[in-house]
Amino acid sequence: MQFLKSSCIRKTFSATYRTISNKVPEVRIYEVGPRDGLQNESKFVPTDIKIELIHKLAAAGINNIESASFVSPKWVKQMSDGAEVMNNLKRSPGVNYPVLIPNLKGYEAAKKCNIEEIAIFPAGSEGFSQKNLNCSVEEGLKRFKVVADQAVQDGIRVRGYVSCVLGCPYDGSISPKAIAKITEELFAMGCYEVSLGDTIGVGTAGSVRRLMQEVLAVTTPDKLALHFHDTYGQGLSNLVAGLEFGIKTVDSSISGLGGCPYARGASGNLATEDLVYFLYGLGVNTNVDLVQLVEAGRYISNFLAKPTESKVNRALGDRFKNHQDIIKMAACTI
Ligand SMILES: CC(C)(COP(=O)([O-])OP(=O)([O-])OC[C@H]1O[C@@H](n2cnc3c(N)ncnc32)[C@H](O)[C@@H]1OP(=O)([O-])[O-])[C@@H](O)C(=O)NCCC(=O)NCCSC(=O)C[C@@](C)(O)CC(=O)[O-]
Repeated sequence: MQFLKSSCIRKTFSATYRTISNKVPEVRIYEVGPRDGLQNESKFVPTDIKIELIHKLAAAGINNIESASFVSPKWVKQMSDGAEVMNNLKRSPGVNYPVLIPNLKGYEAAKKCNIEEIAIFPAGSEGFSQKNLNCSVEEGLKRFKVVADQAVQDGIRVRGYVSCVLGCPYDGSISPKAIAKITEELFAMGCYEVSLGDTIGVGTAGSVRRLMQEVLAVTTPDKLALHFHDTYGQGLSNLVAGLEFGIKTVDSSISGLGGCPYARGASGNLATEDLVYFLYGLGVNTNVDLVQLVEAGRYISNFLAKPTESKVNRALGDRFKNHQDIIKMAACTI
């Protein structure tokens, strides 16, 4: 009886997953660990450790790695070695190494490091904009437009973030219409993609659906990315809600590291190991080697002397040395 019950549940899940995976034949992973993951760490992570982490992520098959930020060192000391990171990185062919830029000063410094892509990051709420950028949302958009105009002129790709899309630690709930408007402005500035950030991880599948309905009135799903912090453990279920709308790019952070020093209550991002395992379970090929990814997660967690936030990393332990065996296990529910 118990068996019938669970096999019935499994069939229902499998059918749902198949529906989603039919709509999402491939997913682009945008790794934010070296930037969002480390920016909140109080102990300074030496440049060579940051670089080694990026190398390990690339070796595992991650093709988009946000590697540094060029923000004011007075605001985020941890990211003050952005230029050293970018200048000493061994860039693998086919891998994209974007950097986070707050203003023209940061842009000019990054440009000297031969960057090919930048990310700009207006806030979705007044409270967070003031805390994170020291200006209003409107003023932030004006500043980012100056940066985007210059980058477009220089032939550098621009990605946009909107933060606090599902809630703000200072202003509370946020109108999805306001997020859609900022998203539209970012596209008008020349962004090729906009990542919707649940900066403090308060979203649920229900609030993601409401947001997607509004934002998809101004753009198409192939131009959006989702960026979930996993504070309330909703990261993967929020992602399912997004995949149902045809989203194809997902931000995540190795070992579930992450958080913003100016967002009270923000915890780590959706862990990349958990995301990859989940996608293999849907039959979505990510071309990421989970064994090497888990190794990268352990490398940085060991350095930080804290346990990994990735459940997959923890659960796999040393049980699997072979990537194919993990894929088989992840895919066994299909
Ligand atoms: C925007 C500012 C600069 C305004 O900060 P401000 O204090 O208003 O700016 P300022 O122009 O008065 O500059 C203050 C000092 O910083 C210097 N400065 C100024 N800019 C730079 C620069 N680029 N590089 C190096 N130095 C810089 C500047 O030269 C000056 O130095 P001083 O004259 O006093 O010696 C500041 O608020 C800032 O850097 N904010 C960034 C905070 C941050 O990095 N937050 C985390 C990233 S956002 C995030 O995590 C959310 C996201 C994207 O992941 C999405 C999600 O999770 O949902």
